[in-house]
Amino acid sequence: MDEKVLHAIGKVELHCHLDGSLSLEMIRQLAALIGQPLPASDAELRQLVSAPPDSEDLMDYLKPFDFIRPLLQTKQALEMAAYDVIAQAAAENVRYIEVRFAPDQSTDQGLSVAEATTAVIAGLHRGMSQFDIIARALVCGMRQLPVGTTAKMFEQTAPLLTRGLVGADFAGNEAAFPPTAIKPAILRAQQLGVPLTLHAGECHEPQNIEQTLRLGIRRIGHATALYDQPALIHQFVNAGATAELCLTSNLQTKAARSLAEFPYPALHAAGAKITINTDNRTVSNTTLTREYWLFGQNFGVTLADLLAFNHTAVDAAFCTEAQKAVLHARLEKDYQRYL
Ligand SMILES: O=c1[nH]cnc2c1ncn2[C@H]1C[C@H](O)[C@@H](CO)O1
Ligand SMILES: [Zn+2]
Repeated sequence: MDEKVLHAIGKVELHCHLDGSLSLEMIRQLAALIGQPLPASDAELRQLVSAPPDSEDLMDYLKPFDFIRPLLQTKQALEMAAYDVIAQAAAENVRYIEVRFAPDQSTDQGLSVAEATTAVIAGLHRGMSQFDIIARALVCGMRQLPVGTTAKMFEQTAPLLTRGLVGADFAGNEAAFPPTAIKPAILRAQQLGVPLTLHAGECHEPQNIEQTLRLGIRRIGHATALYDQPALIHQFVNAGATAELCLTSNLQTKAARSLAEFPYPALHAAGAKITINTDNRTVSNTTLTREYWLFGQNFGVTLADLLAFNHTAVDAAFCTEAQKAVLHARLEKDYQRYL
């Protein structure tokens, strides 16, 4: 597939972390606001905020987030960060994006989780007013936090569900905190009517995907451990679940130790609902255009496949039905001239 065409076509992204997707320019602006010194060269800065090259697992991959966290502790910083991610997505013709972030990680200097979330939504709105994109927010519970803290975060952010927040996720250390460990917080979110997606199957534990399905969750971040689980794939398909695939990230976290451990071919063959995502533009040093190209190179994915995956992403999105209708029509128009 032609890279220019991959850049030009409309895209829908369901799985993108705010803190893992800041441009280097934005990192410099945010660091300047708090007087944090940074390396002068972009090459060195990029190294600081990229997945370590020798990363052996998810926890290694997550190390750059410790560096980014102090930069995202004010309303101003969160607003600027959200705008920055939307600008990057719009520049590669993403038409709809759900941006996720963990409000509890922006409370170090006294912001409330509601204030943090409101600031992110404000940045998304500023981006939407300037670019041809629809952007919505997802709040992430961090698995390693006490479930009570996360449940409270859902309670305090749920009132924003009509104002740009559309759902929630759980991120962080999946190996130590499987779905059963965070179940009370998941149930609280469900009681509050918060639509859920969940990181699962990123640490070679297919049972986490099964537990996620059993909890009634129908969007799964990564789902990598399905690659050699035909029975579970069958269950996944029958449940009508959607996989938020993130290829580059999976190779970096060693969720997939090689392409052979990436679940796309098995999921596609089984007729599973598939979407392509970046996970973290900066930490994974990628773009959605690049991810599409990699699927073409490695798995023979065609433009017609990409159109289908984008329709799937719209179907699984947490926006309104009216917005979905507009997005479906927009995608058809976008791809028409290339198919
Ligand atoms: O791929 C991931 N798996 C689990 N957690 C992740 C991944 N990428 C980012 N995170 C974490 C680190 C961030 O601070 C948090 C919220 O975006 O989500
Ligand atoms: Zn993720």
